[in-house]
Amino acid sequence: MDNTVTIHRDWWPSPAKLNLFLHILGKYDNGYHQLESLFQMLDYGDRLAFETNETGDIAMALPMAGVKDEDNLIIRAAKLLAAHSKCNKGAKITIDKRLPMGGGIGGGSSNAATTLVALNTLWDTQLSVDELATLGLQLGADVPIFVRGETAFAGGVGERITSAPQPEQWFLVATPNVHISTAEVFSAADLPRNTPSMRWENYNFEKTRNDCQQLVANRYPEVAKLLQWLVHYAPSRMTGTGASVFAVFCDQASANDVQAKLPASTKSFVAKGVNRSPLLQKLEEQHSMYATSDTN
Ligand SMILES: C[C@@](CO)(OP(=O)(O)O)[C@H](O)COP(=O)(O)OP(=O)(O)OC[C@H]1O[C@@H](n2ccc(N)nc2=O)[C@H](O)[C@@H]1O
Ligand SMILES: Nc1ncnc2c1ncn2[C@@H]1O[C@H](COP(=O)(O)OP(=O)(O)O)[C@@H](O)[C@H]1O
Repeated sequence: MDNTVTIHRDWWPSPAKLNLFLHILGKYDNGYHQLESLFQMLDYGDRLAFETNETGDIAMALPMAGVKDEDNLIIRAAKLLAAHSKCNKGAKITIDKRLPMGGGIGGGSSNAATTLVALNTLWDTQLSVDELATLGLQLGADVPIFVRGETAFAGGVGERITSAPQPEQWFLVATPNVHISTAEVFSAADLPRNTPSMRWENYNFEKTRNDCQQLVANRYPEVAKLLQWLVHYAPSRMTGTGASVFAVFCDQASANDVQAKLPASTKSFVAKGVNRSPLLQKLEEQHSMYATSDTN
């Protein structure tokens, strides 16, 4: 057996997203909901590092608190890529987890996408972005959007993606201390499911909404309270199916000022909205590195 281990010392970013709006248009026969949403990529998130091997072993370097390895979207993504591309290599994966789990900011989906994109490079499996996005969809509705890495409008269950660059804005993202299951929100009888389809070009924050917000605010007073507080300072909304909420600012200093007023017990971060995710930027750096070494 080849016991070669290759340590890649660099970190691969796994950024968060916000749903600047989230409209529910209806429900498909398979139970999934038809959505329209503007996914805003952020310059803030987790980081992953990969130590590749020739033995085929795939594991976390340290188990992630609250998630068994076999359920971890990182491990599931690595195994899916290995099986799909018939690759015999493995990886020991380290995560620097900064994003709250189940927060509606896409941490798990982003971790899966970063794993697919990074290992596709490090294992040299050479799948196209389209193939990686299709594989990712098996792991979660939001994985394709993170594989593509652009701020984008999404339709369908989130897989019909159109790049939609937005003006640069800053966001204060705050997460109340409650865990909200996406499946619970989507199975609620009183969830609105009849928002008309919208033309992307007509997007305007004030004229859109998050169709899950009212229901979540009714069930989780912590979310309602935080939104009521934030909206005094800036336009604010819940992201995804919660629990995180965000406020929109023109500059970083204004976002920092409001963050400083939050109770110390409320988890929060300030991030810049970006049109190309830090993962895409990392991939471009890698490619230009290979291109440079090819010509040397
Ligand atoms: C609605 C979003 C918006 O970003 O919410 P957040 O998860 O970010 O809060 C996501 O698309 C969620 O994506 P993701 O969290 O990957 O969902 P999945 O694991 O695929 O599905 C979890 C459960 O949510 C429901 N679900 C999910 C997506 C969708 N378009 N319709 C659904 O009905 C299904 O019941 C499914 O069993
Ligand atoms: N690598 C991972 N990071 C975060 N959550 C994960 C991961 N792998 C599996 N999960 C599971 O996925 C659930 C949703 O996580 P996450 O993607 O962070 O939330 P959301 O989709 O609401 O933003 C978590 O509660 C956790 O049980």
